[in-house]
Amino acid sequence: MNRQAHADAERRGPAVAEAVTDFVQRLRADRNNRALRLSFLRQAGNNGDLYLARADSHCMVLLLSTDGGDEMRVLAVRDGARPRDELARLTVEINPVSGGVEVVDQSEVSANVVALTERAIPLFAGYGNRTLVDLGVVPSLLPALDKVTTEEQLDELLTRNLPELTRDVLLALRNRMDPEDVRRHITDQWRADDQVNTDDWARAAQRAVSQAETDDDAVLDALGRSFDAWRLFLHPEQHRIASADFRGSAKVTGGPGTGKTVVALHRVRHLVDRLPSGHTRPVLLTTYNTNLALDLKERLRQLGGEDLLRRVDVKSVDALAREIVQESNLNVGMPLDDAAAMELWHTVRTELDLLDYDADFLDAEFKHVILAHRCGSWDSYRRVTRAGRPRISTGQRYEVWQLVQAYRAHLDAARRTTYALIADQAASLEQRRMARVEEQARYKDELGGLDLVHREAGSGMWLKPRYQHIVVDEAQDLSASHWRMLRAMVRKGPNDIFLAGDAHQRIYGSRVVLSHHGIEIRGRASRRLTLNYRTTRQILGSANRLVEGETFDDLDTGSDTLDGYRSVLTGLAPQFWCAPDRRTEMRAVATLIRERHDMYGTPYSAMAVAVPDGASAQEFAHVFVSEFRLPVVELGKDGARSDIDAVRIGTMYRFKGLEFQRVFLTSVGEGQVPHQRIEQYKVTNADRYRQEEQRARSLVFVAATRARDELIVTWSGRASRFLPPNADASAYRTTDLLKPDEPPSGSSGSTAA
Ligand SMILES: Nc1ncnc2c1ncn2[C@@H]1O[C@H](COP(=O)(O)OP(=O)(O)OP(=O)(O)O)[C@@H](O)[C@H]1O
Repeated sequence: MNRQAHADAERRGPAVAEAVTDFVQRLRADRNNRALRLSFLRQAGNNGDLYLARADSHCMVLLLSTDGGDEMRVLAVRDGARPRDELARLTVEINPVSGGVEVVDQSEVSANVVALTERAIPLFAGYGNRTLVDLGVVPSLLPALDKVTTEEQLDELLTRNLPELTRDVLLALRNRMDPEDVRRHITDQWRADDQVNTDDWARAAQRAVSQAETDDDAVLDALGRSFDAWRLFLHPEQHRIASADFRGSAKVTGGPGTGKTVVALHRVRHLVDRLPSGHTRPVLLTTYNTNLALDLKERLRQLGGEDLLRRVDVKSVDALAREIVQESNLNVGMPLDDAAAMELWHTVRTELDLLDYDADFLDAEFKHVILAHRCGSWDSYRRVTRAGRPRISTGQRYEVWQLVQAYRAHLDAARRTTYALIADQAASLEQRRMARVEEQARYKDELGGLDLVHREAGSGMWLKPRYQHIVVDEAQDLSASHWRMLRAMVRKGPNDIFLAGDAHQRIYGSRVVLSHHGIEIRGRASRRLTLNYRTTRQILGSANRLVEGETFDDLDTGSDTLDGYRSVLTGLAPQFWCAPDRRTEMRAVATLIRERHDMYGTPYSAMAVAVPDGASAQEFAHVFVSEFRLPVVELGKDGARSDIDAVRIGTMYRFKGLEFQRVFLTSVGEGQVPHQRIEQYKVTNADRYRQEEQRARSLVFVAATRARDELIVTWSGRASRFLPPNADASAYRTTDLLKPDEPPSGSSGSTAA
């Protein structure tokens, strides 16, 4: 199957998919089976022929045959009244840039697109045919493109099943991306490694861009059961990263929804495939929290089944750290949860009467300075560089040190610990363990590779590195202790650590420079994805404005941007609703949800409501249930691990890594987002003010980019400073929505902002 045939089948629904699956199986079993009714259509070129075949009584396929019939590829699928005619008229050609086999339905394009409006200046007139083809536009589309004069025509054209590279290039140009940037961000990623011969069909059919990425059995299996395209087709850049050979560690960054997790999963499969078979788990796949780890496990199962899962340890970094500490028999006590750990900071600052330092600050100082730099004494804390942290004097440092000592004393007395302390201990344990591994290896080398029989007996243990490869998702939120631990779990060498992350989405951690922890990811080991597969362009446009103008790191010493970040999906513009008060806001959101469920058939479980804090979550849930009888389920630490059809409600933090069809981003009023408590730092502590504001921006950015089809932003009072300047004036009024004498309306909300 090639990519476009897959999309054809996907569009036509499960019955067609099943027929095609069945056809491919029969074809594979016996190409000469007369029941397949293969009929020669025409030569594609001198070493490729096109055939038609009937998959069932309604549906036909177009096939490319190369190597004298040894290789057969399904290029297109049609059903309906005249599938044979429709398939016969398709243009099939080899793209001169990517070398892939591409299909264009010229008559569909001209009938639906080109005949739309009167002739005016073509939209792409400024570029010239040569440039368009050089950028990757399929040459046979040029005459039709020449007639596209309006954005609407282009939108219509893009809904056709065009070759991916063409679609992507046209969208980027229409978004006014500079052709040089298009070349860099898009064309070069699809460019074939070798010289393309547009007459060599045998070679073209073999190229990765012409076919499903997995082996045939998996394709068929997936085609029959599910259409998760990511399991089958990676974008060439995703593919390159997932299967590359790196000299050491490597990193992939990219905006939300660009498929970083997808690449991480394929990377895991690639690494496992290259290891000798066995019963151990030589690969670790880890991420920030349990909820995300569960999700990764499920997606890994979808990708490679139980066989793959058996070779991989999938767990959150904190769960992993806890196991390490438990394994060492250190009796450290139960960890406090995040809220209790924060409460303890409140206790000690009150006890020591040092109320100038709030719990958030102390917690961050402890994790991101004291533990990160392993400050074991006042002297080492006094001298440590606190890069990126709000400035404080030496006197203030001393007070903070006293608070930290009191905090630790409380924990010791209660025989409790925290996750941050566990990570720190686990890192030290693993570093010691790795030192022993290295020492044994050195000893073995000195003995000329002899086995360490006597040595093992002496030490009682034969140590090996914990893992051969480590893959990390949501890397931007891991702490320095986490990285120290991970670094010590795998020996330095080719493909040791692979990490995926995006500093724009950092909401927990603080900046960590990975090279300071022995993880070198500069130069070619650093890749970036730019094509969003989740969110429509309209939603991205609004979300991107949230982080525009801020600077973000690249998980190392450099900086990262969202240059070239784009989406091929189009849809509704985000809606903005403002309410006079909080209760009206909640009632309006409930009304909009009900409307989407009753009128558009959206399941409740595909809709999620993001709020700034836990108390708001309770409030919304109460109004939804008591006044509207809406089913709701809280998005907790472990996600909404329930299949019931209920609206998901959770703090913006809980939205990390997830996606929903419709997202309601609520309470985005001034004073709530960012929270008004940060105002106190505006004059007294400008650094801290800037950091808190940036974190709040990232949080809204994360929540907004979870939306697949629709984003609805609501607030009461004045709009947050993060929203566009005209938001209050142009937003739709919730009071209109709730007028008792009119039916609720949600489809005509303001999109001006
Ligand atoms: N090559 C692809 N083809 C089709 N769909 C894809 C592809 N790559 C990713 N996707 C889809 O895009 C969505 C986002 O992918 P993924 O979760 O991997 O992105 P991410 O970069 O990790 O996002 P975030 O940073 O927001 O968590 C998912 O629905 C995924 O299935």
